[in-house]
Amino acid sequence: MIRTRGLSYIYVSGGAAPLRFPDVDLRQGGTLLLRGRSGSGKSTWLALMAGLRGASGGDLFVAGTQLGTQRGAEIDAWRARTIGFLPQKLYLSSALSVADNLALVYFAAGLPRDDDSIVRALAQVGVANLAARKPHQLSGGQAQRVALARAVLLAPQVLLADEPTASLDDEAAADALALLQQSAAACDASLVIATHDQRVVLALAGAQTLDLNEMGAQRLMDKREQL
Ligand SMILES: Nc1ncnc2c1ncn2[C@@H]1O[C@H](COP(=O)(O)OP(=O)(O)OP(=O)(O)O)[C@@H](O)[C@H]1O
Repeated sequence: MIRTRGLSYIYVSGGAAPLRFPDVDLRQGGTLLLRGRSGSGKSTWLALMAGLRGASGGDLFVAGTQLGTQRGAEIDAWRARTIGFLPQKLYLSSALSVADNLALVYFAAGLPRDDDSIVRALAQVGVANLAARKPHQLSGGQAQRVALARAVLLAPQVLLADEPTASLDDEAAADALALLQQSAAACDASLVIATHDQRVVLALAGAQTLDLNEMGAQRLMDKREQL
């Protein structure tokens, strides 16, 4: 679940107006489409949900935990066990095999490595045969599947995906979306998909939506107030 009230974030460098986010309530197991034009704050919002950035104002509950007071190792451990993150840039270590890349998840969570679970997670997204390869030996779509397997390895309560279809053709985009939904459903995770891809918007027509363009208007007003 995700619940936000009056959430805001200020980038100290750059001098941009504060980002103010609309409130949202996402139930456990629900799907949220996070929409907004480029620069509207989608990546920032995801970073707040993952505890990668601390909010400047407002209240934020993710998977039953109020974020804001935890620091350093505590928030890192919480993130490793609670959040699955499929970032736009996949951050697979080029020095490690696919299986070893997934094993890093256990390291981050302070858990013993479980090779059977790694193989199962890779099989779930159709890439178990690639376990011994290095990331540079994968296609873009295969690399994304590996990153998805990594994201759901510990059965997260919240799965966050940042522009998961951005560089994919129509068929691969439909596959990626279906896999994301299946992977979230398999662990009853709440799924958030940040996108400005109309194919995703159409495919998820009727899904709960958080539109950050509303916030764009708020930022414009802030700027006018400053003048
Ligand atoms: N590190 C930073 N320092 C200062 N300002 C930043 C920083 N990162 C992002 N911003 C600003 O915050 C706003 C929101 O950025 P963000 O990356 O969250 O948007 P986005 O909706 O994810 O964009 P895109 O779709 O292009 O990835 C933008 O105005 C951006 O310029």
